[in-house]
Amino acid sequence: MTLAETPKNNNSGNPFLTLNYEPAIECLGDDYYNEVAAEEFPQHILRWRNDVLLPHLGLDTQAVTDEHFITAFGKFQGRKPLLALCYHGYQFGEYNPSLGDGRGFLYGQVRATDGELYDFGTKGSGRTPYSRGGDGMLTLKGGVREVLAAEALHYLGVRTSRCLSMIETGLSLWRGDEPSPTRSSVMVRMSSSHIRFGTFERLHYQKRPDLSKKLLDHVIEYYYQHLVGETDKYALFYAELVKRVAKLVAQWMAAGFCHGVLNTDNMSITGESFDYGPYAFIPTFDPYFTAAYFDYYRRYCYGHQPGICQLNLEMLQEPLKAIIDKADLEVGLATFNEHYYAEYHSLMLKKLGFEQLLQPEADELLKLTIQFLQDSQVGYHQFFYEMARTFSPKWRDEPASVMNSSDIVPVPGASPIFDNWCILYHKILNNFGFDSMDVIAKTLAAHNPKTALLRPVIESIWEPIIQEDNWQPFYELVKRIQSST
Ligand SMILES: Nc1ncnc2c1ncn2[C@@H]1O[C@H](COP(=O)(O)OP(=O)(O)OP(=O)(O)O)[C@@H](O)[C@H]1O
Ligand SMILES: [Mg+2]
Repeated sequence: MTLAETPKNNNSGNPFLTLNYEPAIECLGDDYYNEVAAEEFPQHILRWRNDVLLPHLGLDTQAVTDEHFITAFGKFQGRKPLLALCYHGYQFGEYNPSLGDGRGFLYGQVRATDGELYDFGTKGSGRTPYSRGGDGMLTLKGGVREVLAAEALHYLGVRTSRCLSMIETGLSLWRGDEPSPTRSSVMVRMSSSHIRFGTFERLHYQKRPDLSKKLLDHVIEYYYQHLVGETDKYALFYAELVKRVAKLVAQWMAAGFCHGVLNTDNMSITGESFDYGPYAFIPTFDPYFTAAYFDYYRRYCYGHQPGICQLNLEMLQEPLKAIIDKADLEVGLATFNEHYYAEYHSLMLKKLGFEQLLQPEADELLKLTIQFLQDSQVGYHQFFYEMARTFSPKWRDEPASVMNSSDIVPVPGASPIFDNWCILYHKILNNFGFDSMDVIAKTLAAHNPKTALLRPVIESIWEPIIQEDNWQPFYELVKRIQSST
């Protein structure tokens, strides 16, 4: 059998098995993965199918049945090989050489209608050689939380992986951070790639620069295609990765998102966001807000995210030094702040209603906004949503009319910071013609949805699931997120 062949069986009518699979990673050879088998689960209940993604795969939603999802992504019938990918990583600053896909595998790689190659990767599909003491499983709540995070981030404009399916698998799991026994699930994630910073770190640890170079050539060929053929493609790759990661972290910050576990095994080589474990959206603007209960020193708190991503990029220089000049790596990394601030400014200005704003007003408005949000501890998402909800051209009349129909902000005179913010916002509005007010209203509405995926919201849909197996609130929440309302 050649590498690319998939055994034929009676599932050939399943649309998921007739997609354009490309054995890109598989062709790299088994220095990068182990072939594994999927767990056979006692039960398969399809809890989530991401129909929105199917057209991107060239599939007709109507033609894909729940059973197709279950046989492909719950029973894993008809596709081989399933590959547990190898990687190491810095976890909370400590190097861990015992990682790798411990509860997942690469199911396949598919060319989508946009011409890009996507990975289907599992989570909770059973033990692998990298499971260490773990059971290889994903809790149902973990699956629900990851589905929600990915959708919420996508619709907030963050470059993220998405979940294609989530199937309840009928096992009882024991976890220290969930009331146990707790229910199990298996998820299939569609991502731009599951190659992580830690994939290179492992090859460096194993003193295999030859394998690192082969992998980097692969990464450039598939995910940085425009650099193929450039004489300095390696330096250009790193500079672009820095830019992509800087933009990603700016997107998280503007979205008010705290990833929670920014270990280097959770950093994608394509600059895409993924792995939504103990994440949280910030309730209020607090740089020290920490999502993971086990992050005792607040290493990965909300405000540290840009610095941590920059540090992770710097640590990636170690394995890349065998291929890329140190001077080029340094030049690349030096651009991080510039890219980060450009993206963060642009996104925050959009949240404030402006596609573009001249200096010095732009910087001043941003500074005052953050000062007010931090000082007042008004809800981060609520503040911007209230701006969108209550916006009126009458805000041009006088500073006191800005946000005056919202009861979440201080009354005039109660907060000097807010009063200054209103004076500035009023002045900026008056720099625009009356015709622009409609554009500002639309910009506010487009960037500040009502539904924010705060922890109490997740708990409110989880409660009916565990109390009465009622999934309706979960489906309604996803629908609200997907329609940005
Ligand atoms: N229940 C488990 N059983 C076996 N291995 C596990 C389990 N939970 C986590 N791991 C492994 O521990 C390491 C860190 O886990 P982490 O939560 O970051 O990744 P993950 O969520 O399992 O996968 P991904 O990064 O693809 O989302 C990974 O090597 C992962 O495979
Ligand atoms: Mg992970």
